[in-house]
Amino acid sequence: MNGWHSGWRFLARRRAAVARLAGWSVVETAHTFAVGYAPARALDAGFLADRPAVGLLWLAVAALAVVVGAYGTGRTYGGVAALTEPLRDALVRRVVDRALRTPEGNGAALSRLTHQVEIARDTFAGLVMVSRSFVFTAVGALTGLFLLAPVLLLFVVPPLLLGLGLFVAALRPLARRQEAYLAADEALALSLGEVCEGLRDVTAAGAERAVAHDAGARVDEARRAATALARWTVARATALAVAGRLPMVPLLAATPWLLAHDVTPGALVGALTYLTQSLLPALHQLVHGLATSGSRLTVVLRRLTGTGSPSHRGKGAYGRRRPRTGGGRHRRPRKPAPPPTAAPAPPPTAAPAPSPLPAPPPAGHDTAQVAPAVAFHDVTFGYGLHAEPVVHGLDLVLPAGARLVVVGPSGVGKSTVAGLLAGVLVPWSGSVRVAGLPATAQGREARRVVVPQEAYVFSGTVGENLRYLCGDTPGDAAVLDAARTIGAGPLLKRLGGLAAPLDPARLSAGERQLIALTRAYLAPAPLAVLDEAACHLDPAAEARAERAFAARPGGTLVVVAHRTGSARRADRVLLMDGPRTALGTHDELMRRSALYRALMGDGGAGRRFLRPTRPPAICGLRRPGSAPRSCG
Ligand SMILES: Nc1ncnc2c1ncn2[C@@H]1O[C@H](COP(=O)(O)OP(=O)(O)OP(=O)(O)O)[C@@H](O)[C@H]1O
Repeated sequence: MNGWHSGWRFLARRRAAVARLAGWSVVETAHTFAVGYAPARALDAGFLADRPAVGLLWLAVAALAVVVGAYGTGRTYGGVAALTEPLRDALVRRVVDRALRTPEGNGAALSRLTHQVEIARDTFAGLVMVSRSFVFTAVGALTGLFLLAPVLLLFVVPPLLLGLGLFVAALRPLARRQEAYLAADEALALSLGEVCEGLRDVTAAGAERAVAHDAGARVDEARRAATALARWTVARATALAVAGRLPMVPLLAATPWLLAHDVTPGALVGALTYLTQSLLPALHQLVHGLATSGSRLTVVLRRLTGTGSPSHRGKGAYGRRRPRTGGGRHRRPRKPAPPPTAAPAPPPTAAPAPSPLPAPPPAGHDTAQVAPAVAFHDVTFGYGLHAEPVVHGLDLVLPAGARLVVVGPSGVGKSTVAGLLAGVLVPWSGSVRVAGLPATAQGREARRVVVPQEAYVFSGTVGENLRYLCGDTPGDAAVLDAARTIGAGPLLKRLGGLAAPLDPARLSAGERQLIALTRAYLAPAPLAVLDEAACHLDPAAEARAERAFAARPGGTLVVVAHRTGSARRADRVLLMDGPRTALGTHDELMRRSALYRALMGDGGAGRRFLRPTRPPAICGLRRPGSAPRSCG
């Protein structure tokens, strides 16, 4: 109930605005009073007394009261704004401040939180309106009843108090159920969203049953929360019935007695008008407003002030991982992650020192002549502050000219290593250097070229696409020569040469990859990182492209591989397996790593990696011997 306390504190600090609001609300009270009292007088003093003019006059008073009341209601909105806008400003300040100060504060989170601020403001405004309206309506109606005939209060006040008491008693449990329901509903939506996005991995890993079980548990949870809420909603409806409708029964039943005891027909009509036109609608709004909007405001304020439970803060039902983890990692026990600046524990199995393989020094790159082409020093990285690290204390040194292939089960972090090399991901701890400089340092485009799986091709000429990273320096002959070396010669011929226009929509995925590979091949950067960059080519075409990159003079090549042939061709292989990594030649790893042998399967050089026949620990949900994952 922190939200309620803060709400009261907030109101207490704004007494002037509250007083102004109350002032305009009194006008509404007068209106409520008049809509019951004036018809009563119209009947008693006018129409029943054979004085229709007087009756009409009282009805005119009622009509005027409606107009004045509407004006008062209009002014109250301004008063409510004087309360809600400062609340909104305070919340926005808090949210932006938090987003700027915390590493979690990114644009998406900020936009989600500011959206919640709007919800808080609207809900708070709604609550102020309904609570205020009920209080002033009740005052107006009870005053009218008292002036019409004090005895009428005996029929209205006790059930009203009883109903309100019932409602107040039910409010807390109701708010808790409402909150639990919102949380369960949100967790279910998040969980199903994650499952839908991760369907590919779920199917590939044969994890349908496990995922269906998890999702089913969340559906059950949401159903239980909805049932519990429905039960308490009955209490709410009962309170409303007792307070708003019950008084009509004794009032109607006692009509003969009341008429016999000096209560006029007009007073009875006035009483019924108060009950049905004023008290019941105001009660209805109050009960629904407090029960629904009150809980929503509590939940939203908790989130905004950071005091909610994890699910309240909008985290995924499967934790903070990205949905892609779906197939392979749902069940892995979560370890508490270190803060980004903390030094990570050494990995259980440190990567062995790289094999002393011969590598030609690069020509024409001064820094690279003295520094290794690539150096990972004790690098730990994960996505998000509290996520498990994907890369754990990785040490890796590649001399210029080396050809490294990164392999491992799906989702283990191969592309993450490529991202760290590209300088687009920043390690939590440790350092990544390319040609002696931090991978993230300015001018990194000159040191490395990265080709992702989704090849980027734009509308323009073929030549513009190929020269995008190298400019005009290489002549047409050199560009055509590069295309032939990569294996894009026939494609260029079909397209009509360098000057021909290129329509990306008319290229197949493999053709786009050939364009992107040729462009990267022409780039002057000494380090090439191919992240499944040839997965749409056939094995022979892929081998040709990789060989071309490997033969670039002074160039260093890192390939995130999806076919076993890439690993066989490389002069060293980095096998990723969660906290365990292993570095060696293909033959060394075949001898010493069961996971590597399982990944290689029994296929030839052109086969895609097979999943391990016996899933190792990291592949918790993988189906033994399941089909290899397609790269598309
Ligand atoms: N931007 C991201 N935000 C959060 N988690 C991410 C993000 N990118 C990757 N991950 C998670 O990090 C882990 C490693 O992902 P990565 O793409 O590096 O693996 P991979 O070995 O290249 O997988 P694949 O072979 O399927 O391409 C996975 O669990 C993935 O879901």
